[in-house]
Amino acid sequence: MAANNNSDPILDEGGGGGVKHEAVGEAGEGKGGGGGAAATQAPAAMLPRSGSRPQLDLSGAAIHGNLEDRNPTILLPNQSDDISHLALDIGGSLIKLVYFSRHAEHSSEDKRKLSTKRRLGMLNGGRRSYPVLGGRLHFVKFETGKLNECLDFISSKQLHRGGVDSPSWRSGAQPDNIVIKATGGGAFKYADLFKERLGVSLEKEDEMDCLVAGANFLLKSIRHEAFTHMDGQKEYVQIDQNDLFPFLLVNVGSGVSIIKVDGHGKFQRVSGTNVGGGTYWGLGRLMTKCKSFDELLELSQRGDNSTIDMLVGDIYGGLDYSKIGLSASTIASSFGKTISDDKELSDYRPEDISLSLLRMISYNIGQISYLNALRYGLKRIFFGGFFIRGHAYTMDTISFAVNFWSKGEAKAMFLRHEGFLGALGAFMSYEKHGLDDLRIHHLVERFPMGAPYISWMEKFVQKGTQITAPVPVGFPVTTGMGGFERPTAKGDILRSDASAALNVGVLHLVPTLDVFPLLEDPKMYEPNTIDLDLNEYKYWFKILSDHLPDLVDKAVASEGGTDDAKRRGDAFAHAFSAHLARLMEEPAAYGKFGLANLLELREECLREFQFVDAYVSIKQRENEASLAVLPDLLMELDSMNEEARLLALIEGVLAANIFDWGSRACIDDFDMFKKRMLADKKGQPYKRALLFVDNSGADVVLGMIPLARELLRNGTEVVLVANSLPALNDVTANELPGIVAEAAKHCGILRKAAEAGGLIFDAMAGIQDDLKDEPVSVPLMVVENGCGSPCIDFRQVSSELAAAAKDADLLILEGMGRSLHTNLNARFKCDTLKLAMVKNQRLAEKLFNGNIYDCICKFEPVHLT
Ligand SMILES: Nc1ncnc2c1ncn2[C@@H]1O[C@H](COP(=O)(O)OP(=O)(O)OP(=O)(O)O)[C@@H](O)[C@H]1O
Ligand SMILES: CC(C)(CO)[C@@H](O)C(=O)NCCC(=O)O
Ligand SMILES: [Mn+2]
Repeated sequence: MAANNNSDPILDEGGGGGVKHEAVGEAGEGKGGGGGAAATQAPAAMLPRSGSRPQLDLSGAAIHGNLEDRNPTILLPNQSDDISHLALDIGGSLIKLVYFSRHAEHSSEDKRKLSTKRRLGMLNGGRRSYPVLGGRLHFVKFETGKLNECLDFISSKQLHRGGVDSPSWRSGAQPDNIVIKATGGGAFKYADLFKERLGVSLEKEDEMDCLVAGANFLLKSIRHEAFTHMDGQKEYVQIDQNDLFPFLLVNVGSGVSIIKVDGHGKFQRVSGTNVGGGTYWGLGRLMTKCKSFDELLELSQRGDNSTIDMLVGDIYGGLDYSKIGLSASTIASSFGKTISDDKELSDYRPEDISLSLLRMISYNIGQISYLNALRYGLKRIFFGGFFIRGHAYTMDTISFAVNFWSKGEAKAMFLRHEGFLGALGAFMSYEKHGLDDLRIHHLVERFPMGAPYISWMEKFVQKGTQITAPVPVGFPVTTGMGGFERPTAKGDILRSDASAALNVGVLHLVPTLDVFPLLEDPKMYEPNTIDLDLNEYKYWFKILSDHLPDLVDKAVASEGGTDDAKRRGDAFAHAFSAHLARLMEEPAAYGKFGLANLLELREECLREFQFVDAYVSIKQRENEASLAVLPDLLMELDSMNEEARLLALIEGVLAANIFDWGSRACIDDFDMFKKRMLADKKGQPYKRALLFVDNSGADVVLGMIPLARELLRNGTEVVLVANSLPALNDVTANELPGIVAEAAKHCGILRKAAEAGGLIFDAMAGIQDDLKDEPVSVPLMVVENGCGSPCIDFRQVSSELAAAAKDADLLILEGMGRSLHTNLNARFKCDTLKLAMVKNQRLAEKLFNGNIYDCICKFEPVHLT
């Protein structure tokens, strides 16, 4: 039989080239794309702007304000975002903004979606079952001293008027009383200024209420929010929802608030200290003449505090005072050395001053926090506030102090959204903030480079290198050993402020995402098969970097190769390289990141630079070629007996002969699957099978569709599950009905099934408006999976997939991304068949002690598990 291809331009090391091009070549000679029309009927322009991850409309964009600003704000008059809420935390040092841009789910525009929902019984009386709109939560900060920049930003993006698309903006009318939630001292201090400049009233929310609400939200809803930081090692902590309270929250802003949190809205501010972030920055500025906080922090990295601090050894003639647990190098008195010296301030190195200050303040905060934890018997201390600034040494120092004083009993933890607790809390205080009903599976964090906000494209390209390059680092010198030692922060890198934004992504709120109901244990589920450690990162970094020029070429070509496309291609390359560099430097920078996340990041990055579907024409070509050979394949299959046919079908999906094509099956449960399909069939064929498809072309047309046809022949309902958004050459849910319709021209089984399900009707003509809203049992359906990535995370799938899964008793996962890189070890509540060819030597060795082109045919029936 014609070898099927399952080639993925990135996941395959072998490129899948040989196998794939043979198949396509043959086809080309044959029927010359005769039936390609329907298969190619979903050009890029017709792809729906996904409700969950829409694109920005850049037309008419213009920079507002000074082009040389670090983050010039850009007005996007035609962008259809509808900014519904803005909340502020105006502190003594910094203003924090959290704003939400909504994206309507245009399901009525997407016929396939609507009819699928109808069939799955997801519509009630014609009304959408998801009135909550998805959107994005953005996090931005400004210096309080530069309040005007903040006002300009709000004004240019029209955040205070509910966004550029709100009725008031369109009509040019000034609503008389816009109210914005605000917290922090500045909500009082600057209320008049906001009224005067923007015409808005600030509705004041209590600062402590907001801090607690923000922290609780983050700890409850964001998967990788909290982490420990000890000896330079960052480790994410999975917080058990049922075991969160009580904890101590220490917000280190200008000053420090220490709050005992017992539940939602249940807390008490138990202490505070005036020695905080303002103290470090204020004293540091006076003593070192630094111009910015980051400059001061960076200086500390090259400092040696023993020239300034009086150490135990200085007092004890170089000896430890071990009887009370103090080593010679322990700081006995911060800045103590400066009293005896006959020196001026200018005689001290600014680097040393900065480090002494940083250590003094961090230890002090750690100690006071510990004492309060002790006072209330608390084991967990979460530190927030922008003093932390994701700075490894600061976190290590605080952790060290907590650990030292509590003798390991209490744990210091940090939050990725450290400085935004108050602003998030203020946001939560809106009566309808859209976050009420959201659960962890509704939130997807993305890391846009800020296009088009950071700068216009060229400027971005130009600046891209600065974003990539870390500020030069130096490691603080350690003195002595034992006792209350200075922590050694490894990888002590301070990134420039522009790139620091990369630590906190944009939170996408996608209310239509669900946990896949057939996951055996969603709590224990981990999509990624292999942890991305530094070695793995290096490997993938190289693969992805090597592939980048080719990807850019394809992306630019997919947009017609125009000058604009070239500029965007350049910008994309810079942006994605910057992401890679950032992650190489700190693999945990974006939270706990697996290969699935890394691959999705690349797709999202393409989308950020407006590349809708880089592989569109390649996919079309391969579909046409494969459709041309399909009739021959089907004829060949039909001439076989049942047993031989099933084997041929599985081999077809695996793109090679498992048994004699020089490759072996490293996992081969074919016989078990055959037994279930053939011998047990008489008793009970599968009721409904979900087939997770992978690539366009031969893979789907000559592999999965024939397999689907066999299941249909046995009386099994088939649901083809495809990507919501393009990723590499993967077939999308939007393209699939056209391809099936075309395949059905050559096959009675497919045609009958597709017609009965209305699938062909959808593909050709649009939806039937008179369809009833009750769920109808249909033999063949296409649903989207909710992803735009070559991998799949079953904690976050589309609601239509979740609905379709309810009656399924067989899952077939196909391809490396979905069944190897992710989900190889995933357990489901129904029989599962995982099919993939291992097109990556390293992976084959690592997972199976096997070789490239080995295959897996892993059948996991539930009754055996
Ligand atoms: N770019 C920056 N500019 C100024 N300070 C910074 C910067 N980055 C980090 N910091 C540190 O963060 C501190 C401010 O943190 P944060 O924004 O949490 O507090 P705040 O809300 O301004 O203060 P408070 O809550 O006490 O009113 C500063 O005092 C400084 O130590
Ligand atoms: C005054 C606030 C609450 C303003 O955010 C903060 O700066 C703070 O907690 N300062 C410490 C005050 C004290 O408890 O000593
Ligand atoms: Mn504050």
